Amino acid sequence: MHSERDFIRQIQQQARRARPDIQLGIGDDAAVLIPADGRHLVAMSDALVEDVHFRRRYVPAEAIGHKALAVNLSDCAAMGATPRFGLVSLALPPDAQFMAEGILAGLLALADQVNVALVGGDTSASRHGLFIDVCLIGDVPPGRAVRRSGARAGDVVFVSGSLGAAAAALQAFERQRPLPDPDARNRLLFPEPRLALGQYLAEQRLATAMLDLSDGLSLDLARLCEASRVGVSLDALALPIATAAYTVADHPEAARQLALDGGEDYELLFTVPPERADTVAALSEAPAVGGVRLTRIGNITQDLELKLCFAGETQPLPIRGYDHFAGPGDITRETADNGV
Ligand SMILES: Nc1ncnc2c1ncn2[C@@H]1O[C@H](COP(=O)(O)OP(=O)(O)O)[C@@H](O)[C@H]1O
Ligand SMILES: Cc1ncc(C[n+]2csc(CCOP(=O)(O)OP(=O)(O)O)c2C)c(N)n1
Ligand SMILES: [Mg+2]
Repeated sequence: MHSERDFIRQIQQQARRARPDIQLGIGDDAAVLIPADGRHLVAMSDALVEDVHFRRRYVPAEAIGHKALAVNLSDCAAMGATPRFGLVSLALPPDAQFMAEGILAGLLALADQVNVALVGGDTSASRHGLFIDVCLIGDVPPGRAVRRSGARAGDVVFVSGSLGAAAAALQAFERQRPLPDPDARNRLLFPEPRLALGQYLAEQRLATAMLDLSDGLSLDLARLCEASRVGVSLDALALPIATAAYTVADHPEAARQLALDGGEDYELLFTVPPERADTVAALSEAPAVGGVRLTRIGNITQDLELKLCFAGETQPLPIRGYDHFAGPGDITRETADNGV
């Protein structure tokens, strides 16, 4: 590849898909898209920034492209929506220009899997670090988007998959230690958005509130509770802690901390009315939800407290997830909290 123009032409060729919902794709000043009849649009964007979200030292180009789209698909899943169109903005420093093709390949491979069409974006030079932002547009039947604010006292809290594997892999990479297992590496570098689960819960009206776990269960659960104006009693012993978290942690309590605060799990956290909880529990690992495990991890309470329960003993839930504005030492601070 020789110039910005060559790269854009390459994107145009590789992303070209004949679809009835695209009147005009990449190549003009904007794309012209046709919304599906009777559905509402959902729109979101999420960026990955070098040395904040990834390091070039251990994250391959394909993973950067995959993850930039995956984190947006995860937000889309958390709304119960179907993703349709993506736009990607990429800023590359001179010594990373060779990665452009790999980033695009990783992004397009996932886009194909989930039937998302790449319809635009922007390409820029960068003086300081690699940056990628994806904007995703999807749709949902009117009134079916699942918000963070619908949890009610008595609802049962569920989480998909397992927690702490991505944080365990991050810790291993950062400390230049052997990786706990190849699965943990994939959980950090190639997260799999829980689209089938999110859409199923929305379609069947099973979830009263839902969000995806990016910043750590403790912080994201606190956000759900705040939006719903409720509290929660979280069962520490029920948490589906990934085996990788035990492998990298020095003791079981440190593994639990990776699961509670580590972040980047990209699992779905959702609440279910008590009378539907058995129905949801029975869906664990079912094809309808994409084969993902579903675990009950607590109950929504009327009071606004966030509690962590260990077999009868209760303490306030410490909120230690990821905050971008926690100061320049945030990653280091995470070092202190999570042992990264
Ligand atoms: N710079 C911004 N401009 C406009 N809206 C923003 C900005 N940053 C975040 N938001 C909005 O704030 C809400 C919460 O954002 P965030 O915590 O990043 O959500 P998530 O963890 O789901 O990605 C979202 O609705 C998001 O669109
Ligand atoms: C080099 C490096 N340091 C730290 C992390 C950990 N980390 C970075 S951002 C983040 C939180 C999730 O990202 P964010 O941009 O907050 O996603 P959003 O909440 O907007 O979906 C975590 C745990 C990492 N992946 N790589
Ligand atoms: Mg965040």
